[in-house]
Amino acid sequence: MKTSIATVSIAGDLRDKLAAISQAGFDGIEIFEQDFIAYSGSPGEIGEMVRDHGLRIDLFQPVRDVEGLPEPLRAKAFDRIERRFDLMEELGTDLLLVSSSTHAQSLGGVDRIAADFSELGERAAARGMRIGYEARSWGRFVSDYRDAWEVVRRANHPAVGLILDSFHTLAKKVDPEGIRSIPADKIFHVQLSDAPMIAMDLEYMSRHFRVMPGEGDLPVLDFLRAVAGTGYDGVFSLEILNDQVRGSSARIAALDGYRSLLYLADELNRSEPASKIDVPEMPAKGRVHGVEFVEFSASDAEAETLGGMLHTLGFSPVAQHIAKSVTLWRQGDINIVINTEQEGFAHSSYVMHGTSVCDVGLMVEDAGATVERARVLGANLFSQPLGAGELDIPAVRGVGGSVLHFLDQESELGKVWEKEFRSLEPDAAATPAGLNRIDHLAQVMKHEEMLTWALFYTSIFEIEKAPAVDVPDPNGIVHSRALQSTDGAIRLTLNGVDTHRTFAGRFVSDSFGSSVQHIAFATDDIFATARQLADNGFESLPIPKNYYADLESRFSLDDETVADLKAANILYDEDGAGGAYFQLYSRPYGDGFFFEIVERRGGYNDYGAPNAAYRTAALKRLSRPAGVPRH
Ligand SMILES: O=C(O)c1ccc(O)c(O)c1
Ligand SMILES: [Mg+2]
Repeated sequence: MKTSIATVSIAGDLRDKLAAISQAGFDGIEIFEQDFIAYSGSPGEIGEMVRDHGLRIDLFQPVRDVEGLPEPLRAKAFDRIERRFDLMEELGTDLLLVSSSTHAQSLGGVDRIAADFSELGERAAARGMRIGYEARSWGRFVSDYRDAWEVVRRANHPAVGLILDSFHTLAKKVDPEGIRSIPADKIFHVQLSDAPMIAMDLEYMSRHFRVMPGEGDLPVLDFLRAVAGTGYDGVFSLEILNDQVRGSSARIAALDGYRSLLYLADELNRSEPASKIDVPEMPAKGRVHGVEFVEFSASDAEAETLGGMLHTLGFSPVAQHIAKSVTLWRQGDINIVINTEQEGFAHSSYVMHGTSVCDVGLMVEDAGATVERARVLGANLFSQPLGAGELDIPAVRGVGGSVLHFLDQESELGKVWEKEFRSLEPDAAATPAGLNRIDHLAQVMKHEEMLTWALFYTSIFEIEKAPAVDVPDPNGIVHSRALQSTDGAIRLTLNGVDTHRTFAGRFVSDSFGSSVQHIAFATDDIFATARQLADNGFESLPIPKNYYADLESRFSLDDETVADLKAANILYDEDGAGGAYFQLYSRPYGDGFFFEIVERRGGYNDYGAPNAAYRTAALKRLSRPAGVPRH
């Protein structure tokens, strides 16, 4: 696959962009006029700099408002194109993108526009150049690739072809299937991007909210499938106009872009065996069977406090690592590991983030295949020296520098607890409270990192994005999006923060970027669990009475149920389709970490977003005042 990316897609000055693009593995770029104008070097120097980075210039863009104009505007527009050709000659590129006009004085008329392109084709050919016509979705007369193709067909000039841009087709809900009837040699270039499903003016969305393929909600794979169906084997380029991406790291945006292209092409090859786009081989996405363990790093003193909290939750210390200060706490199928080593990764994570989750172990179908797929898609592999008797468990770096380990039942990795741990005497056993598995993990990150991590998870695992929700906090908004497998075996919620004033934002800031802010455990009987927790001395998060008065008005619950919910500080939600959700929270701990206990009934598949504002306010009331250091 010939890969390319528009320079406008990422942050920095032209030199920064080129370095990031070339490092990420792209073959070429589209030079955007603004990047070109803003740079101090001559066009010849820019061309040289691009080639020095091992990159091609696939295209120069955009030129707008060219076609369908009356004289003297027409002559002036054509002259503008000739000046672009001068520039392109010096830069060393031969393809110019003309995007469909929005000019108030454009006259339209498919034959007039086609005649303009015939003449532009003559001019281009005379200079050894080519012109590609792109339908912008808000173009005045041409706003759909089918109309742009009719123009190109009628222009009937070898130097005039079509440029397809997935945004303009898919955001406007135009069926991409018609692309299959366009001859491949008339498709000069293909631009890919995705976008979120938000009702918004298309021009505004196009210029500010595009995202990498796979990061949004558009059927980019269907678009690519149709393009590949023509036999097109030219450049696939990313054109991502996005304010947030332009304001964040060039290196990460380029890596995300490259990952999204490989992922998309791999998906295409798997779903359409006839089309073999040339991309690196990678194992298929694998199923995740669940979270096998969550590991905290802590000091000895804080391990006591955390252990005390786990004890009230009904967990018992069941095993000790054969060689390290690492204790395994268990209840049902839940494994919580507390690591108090004085060296190694967990310790450095403790030094950086304080007591926090440093490592998550996922039970997958095939751990070796999972880490290999992650590697091909650009994940950072993680390893540290093994002690005697320790298993070599494949791992990658995850959110906030934490580690993600992969285990499976096919190899000896599934026996990690027997191999690396020694059972402890049950004298410190707690009374279990019916917590049987991890329902979900909530990870927080800066808002601008959310797309990166959503793409990370969805490209490696069989995991789907749930619709995004904005969760109100007394001091701002938290952008939340759940990722979950269809069977619910793995559920992660990603929470993006813009400000440190929100409860989640303060956690990111105070913990210096720790990722897991809460762990939700599942029970089959929330009321029995609540009773046992109370007996164990667990302190639940107090919920105001007003919440329960509102609950009665929203749902048809009987008085007794509402009284039971209220007595136990349990929050409640329904999905309108017979599903119900019960949530019980711990008080905040440390930098704002907390536990949640949930019960899902009747196929409820969400996360109680309507309750999030209330539990956040309650957590905030009980947390350490802002700005008070942890030590
Ligand atoms: O917003 C625009 O005008 C614009 C310009 C060039 C493109 O390739 C495009 O997709 C949009
Ligand atoms: Mg475009």
